Amino acid sequence: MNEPLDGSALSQYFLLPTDASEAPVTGIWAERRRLASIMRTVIEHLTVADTPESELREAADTLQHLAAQLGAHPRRRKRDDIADTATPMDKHALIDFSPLIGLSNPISPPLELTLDGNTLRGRLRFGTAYEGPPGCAHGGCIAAVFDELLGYAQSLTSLPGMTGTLTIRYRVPTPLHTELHCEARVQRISGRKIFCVGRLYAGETLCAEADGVFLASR
Ligand SMILES: CCCCC/C=C\C/C=C\C/C=C\C/C=C\CCCC(=O)SCCNC(=O)CCNC(=O)[C@H](O)C(C)(C)COP(=O)(O)OP(=O)(O)OC[C@H]1O[C@@H](n2cnc3c(N)ncnc32)[C@H](O)[C@@H]1OP(=O)(O)O
Repeated sequence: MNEPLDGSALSQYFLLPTDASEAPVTGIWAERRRLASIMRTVIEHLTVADTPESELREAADTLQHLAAQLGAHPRRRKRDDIADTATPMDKHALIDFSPLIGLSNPISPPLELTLDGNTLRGRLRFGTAYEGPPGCAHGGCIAAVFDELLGYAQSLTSLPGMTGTLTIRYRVPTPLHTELHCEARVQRISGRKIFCVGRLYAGETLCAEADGVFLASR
């Protein structure tokens, strides 16, 4: 039933998060990650703290200045990731800027992934910025986590593709500010269709389940 996963087929295009965490991250990428981490904290404070208006104005003015400063530089080009001068971290850019697992993207929770045999495992914690019902994670954010998790699992086959259909069953509300763990695996492959399944837990409690059909490129 389980198709073997083979990360090596895609390793020429990007590093797995586990590989990347073993590589020393220094210089520009370390600073990108640090900035993203601080921005995540700013987002959390903005959504929970009862900050006085004057401090909000001051923070907005400071960030407006920083936004103008950061925006003054040329945009990175995709080909920088495959240039002869590309570092392993440059090649890892697609992953490091991911909206779900990217350590250099402040909107990622981030979801941390590890490969355990044929199962891809993830850990994350939703902050208040991901709130849907009071105290609970937004269903769309949970779906996004599953898209990434199952999408990554199917990428480890030699036939990666795009999400065709993603079905989520929300079993119980998923709590905020709680260590969550999730898992996904490729269930079967039929022609270009890769069928994946995944689950999300808070402790022993099953919060949500997902089925995904991914379509390998022709
Ligand atoms: C170029 C792809 C490579 C991409 C990945 C590459 C590398 C990986 C890199 C990094 C990976 C790291 C992490 C990944 C993490 C997250 C991944 C996120 C993934 C996404 O977030 S991705 C964005 C959302 N995604 C879309 O934006 C898709 C838009 N859409 C389309 O691009 C097309 O719509 C497509 C391609 C889905 C199908 O188009 P198509 O022309 O190839 O399909 P076609 O008609 O030939 O059908 C062939 C057979 O599939 C069945 N079929 C058709 N459509 C189906 C569907 N939707 N669901 C279930 N089954 C379907 C038919 O019923 C037929 O079945 P049968 O053979 O049995 O008759």
